Amino acid sequence: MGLLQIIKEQKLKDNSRRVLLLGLDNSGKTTVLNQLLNEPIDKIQPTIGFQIKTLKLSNKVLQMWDIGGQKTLRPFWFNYFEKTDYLIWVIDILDNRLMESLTLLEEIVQENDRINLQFEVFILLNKIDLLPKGNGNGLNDDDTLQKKVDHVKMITSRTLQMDPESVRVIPTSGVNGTGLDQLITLLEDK
Ligand SMILES: Nc1nc2c(ncn2[C@@H]2O[C@H](COP(=O)(O)OP(=O)(O)OP(=O)(O)O)[C@@H](O)[C@H]2O)c(=O)[nH]1
Ligand SMILES: [Mg+2]
Repeated sequence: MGLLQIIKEQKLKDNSRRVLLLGLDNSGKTTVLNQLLNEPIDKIQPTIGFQIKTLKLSNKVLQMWDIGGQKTLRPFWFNYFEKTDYLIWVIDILDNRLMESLTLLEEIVQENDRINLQFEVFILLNKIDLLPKGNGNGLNDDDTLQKKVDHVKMITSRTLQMDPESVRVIPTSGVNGTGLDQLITLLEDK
């Protein structure tokens, strides 16, 4: 490795941030991660344990910790919190376990406050490509999606005692990449 390359690598290291990808099983965490890394998304199995991958942004390097979301694995989530800079909480927009997901998020944010960690939270409303097209009620897809986003913002702001406008909810699709540019921009800005 040349000197310039070493300096470059060191600089990137200094800008390293730790990201936790968490959420219920099947919400799409690994798919979103692979999509961000331009890796195949067609043969993904449920994550047993965790995996770490590196995502290079324009101004920082993210160590992405992708943690399995199955019920039996959730007691271990708390082991991963230390030194986390960002929490990306992934929700399957069509999953009827929304309240289960948001209750877990609330517990995590409370624990974050209790142990005085200060990670930023981003909520992905994932799988928006699966929303039914045109529902015959005069609502178009965007109205339906906006309603879901507002609903999650409302519940989250209430349970986390935050101003709804400061709750960051990003509609995404891990399958076609929708919304992931917005996520990257937010991560670069923060
Ligand atoms: N249509 C659609 N399917 C998705 C999307 N994201 C993930 N999936 C599918 O949802 C299933 C679960 O995806 P995973 O990425 O394994 O979910 P996970 O959150 O990592 O699950 P665990 O590792 O068990 O916690 C897979 O069949 C994916 O193809 C999406 O945005 N749209
Ligand atoms: Mg996974």
